Amino acid sequence: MGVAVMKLRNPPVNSLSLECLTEFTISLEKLENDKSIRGVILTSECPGIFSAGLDLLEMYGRNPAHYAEYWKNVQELWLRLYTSNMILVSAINGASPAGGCLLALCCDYRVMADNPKYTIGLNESLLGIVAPFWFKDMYVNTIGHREAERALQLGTLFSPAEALKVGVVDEVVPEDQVHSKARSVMTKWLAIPDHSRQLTKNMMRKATADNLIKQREADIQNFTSFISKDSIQKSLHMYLEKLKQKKG
Ligand SMILES: CCCCCCCCCCCCC/C=C/C(=O)SCCNC(=O)CCNC(=O)[C@H](O)C(C)(C)COP(=O)(O)OP(=O)(O)OC[C@H]1O[C@@H](n2cnc3c(N)ncnc32)[C@H](O)[C@@H]1OP(=O)(O)O
Repeated sequence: MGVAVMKLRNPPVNSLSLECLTEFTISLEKLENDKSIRGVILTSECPGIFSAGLDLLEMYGRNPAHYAEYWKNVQELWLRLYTSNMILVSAINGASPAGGCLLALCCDYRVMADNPKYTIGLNESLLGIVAPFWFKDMYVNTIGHREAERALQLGTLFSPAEALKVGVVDEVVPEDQVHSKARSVMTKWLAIPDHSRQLTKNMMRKATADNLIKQREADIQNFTSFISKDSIQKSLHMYLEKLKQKKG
């Protein structure tokens, strides 16, 4: 039926390393250019984890040129996903913090597994960093200004039930039904003529995407100088240590 399933596989936690981002973008571009493909189901092959988000090791202890290169690729993937002409449905089968949530938010429909261990949200503030304006814009577009304002400041990671209530996801289903539900949602979306759906999607998303496009270079500079600060590097160091200690 012209649907591809993209399974994220970058063990152990599907963090979006530079290599993973690049591969993701290339795969997406290939699908976009394949006229037989109308929809993509985005999911994970890592048990219990959709994606741990951006790779902290790409943003810690590197040089400014590396940060700039990394950020350019993060922007590129986001622009491709957010403005894709294809129907994107995410089958969120695990934890989905920060950049993981970002991937899901780019989709046209989000189905999440009903497992309270899995959480989703833009938790950047918990790391001592700030969600960039285009992460924020997409959050506002999805859950509204008030909910986004609160969730961004608190760095809220929502359980599936909470995520459904606030609108971060569209549907929560038993874990063993995530993929079948994503397929049935896709079937419904495929019934809509592509040209009218694509024009409508473009109308809804263009202003948000253009907001980044018109200031990509400045955004790269902002990211690079922000992430290079000693205080920010210290926060990331502490967060990474906390992740290590959690293991005991
Ligand atoms: C005006 C103001 C100006 C502002 C300018 C703004 C500029 C922009 C600022 C910066 C913006 C950056 C945006 C960032 C987005 C992100 O996505 S940051 C990443 C956020 N991710 C997280 O917080 C998730 C952290 N990870 C976890 O919570 C857990 O790992 C998990 C995903 C729930 C899985 O748990 P579990 O299965 O128990 O595995 P762990 O043991 O915790 O982890 C296994 C190993 O993986 C490492 N790891 C985990 N997450 C990451 C990651 N994101 N990147 C890199 N590595 C990760 C973890 O450390 C373990 O490593 P080892 O100890 O070496 O095994």
